Amino acid sequence: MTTTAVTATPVVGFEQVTKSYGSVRAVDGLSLVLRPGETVALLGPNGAGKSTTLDLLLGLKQADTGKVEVFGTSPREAIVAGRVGAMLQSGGLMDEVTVGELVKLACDLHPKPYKVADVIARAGIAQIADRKVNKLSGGQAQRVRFALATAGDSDLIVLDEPTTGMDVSARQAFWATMREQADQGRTVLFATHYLEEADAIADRVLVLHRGRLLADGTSAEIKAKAGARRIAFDLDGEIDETPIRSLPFLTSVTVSNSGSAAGSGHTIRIQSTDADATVHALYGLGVYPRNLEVAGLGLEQAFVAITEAEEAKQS
Ligand SMILES: Nc1ncnc2c1ncn2[C@@H]1O[C@H](COP(=O)(O)OP(=O)(O)OP(=O)(O)O)[C@@H](O)[C@H]1O
Repeated sequence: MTTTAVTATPVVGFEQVTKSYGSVRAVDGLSLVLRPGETVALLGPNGAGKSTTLDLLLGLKQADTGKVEVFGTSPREAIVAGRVGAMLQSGGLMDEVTVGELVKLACDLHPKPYKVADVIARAGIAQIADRKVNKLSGGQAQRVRFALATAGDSDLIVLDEPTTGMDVSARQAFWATMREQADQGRTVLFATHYLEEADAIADRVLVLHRGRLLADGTSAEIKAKAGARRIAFDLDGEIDETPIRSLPFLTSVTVSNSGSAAGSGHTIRIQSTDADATVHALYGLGVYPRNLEVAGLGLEQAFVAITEAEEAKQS
């Protein structure tokens, strides 16, 4: 029932949380609530505070001020109760054990463990189960970390850049498994630099910047928030770029040779904060654009637009 979801205890609650390292404020007054069943991507440039946020959520770091709750309790209590599975960026794996032994240990420690063989199969590591952990490639180690995060039936799965180092098929298998986990009602929170993953997987996207939440919404809402749209068209013959670059509402323009057999065509790509007005003015120049396309920004372009606008505001 929807009302249950709305009134249920939040999976994660941050209230005005700050965390500094010396003079660096890594998390700066962060408030957010995650609800049951959400798949949430945490985006942000390097140093935005993503890992610190996840560490606070997992009780690995303590907030300087503010409150962090997981399932209405402290992070530590939630973890001890087996409600949280986590895969950290560089979580140390015990060197001298085999992959199979390590997964068994994780299952033994989980209050609601899955069968070791199932965990191994799900993470696609059966072929390396007898290998020592310190003999793994980067991508294999990531798969093992994933196995450890899903060793038991946790309600919240936290993943810090989980697919870094994975090849394409490992990545696809990983997200297929994560989708299954989410479809079973689990909450999934993952930090990533792969915006296409956030776009494809997450039903909610958080954009962090200098420890603050810059945007919070669906991928479509984040794209709309960036405000700009892309316009592309071809022009035949020699062109005068000056009037094109003077069109209203432009945030960027690139002009390239379209490489047509006729030789002298150009492709113009524009970002505009008011595509209707820009296109109207374009026709007003008396040029005849061919193959005119107007489209929204991709999540990656929206992310860059939002974070760059914030940088410009602060500088
Ligand atoms: N242990 C630490 N000591 C001092 N400063 C730290 C420490 N950990 C993080 N920082 C600083 O805090 C800020 C936030 O770092 P954090 O690792 O949380 O960012 P991030 O968004 O995860 O970055 P990335 O995308 O590069 O992994 C950065 O300026 C970083 O240099």
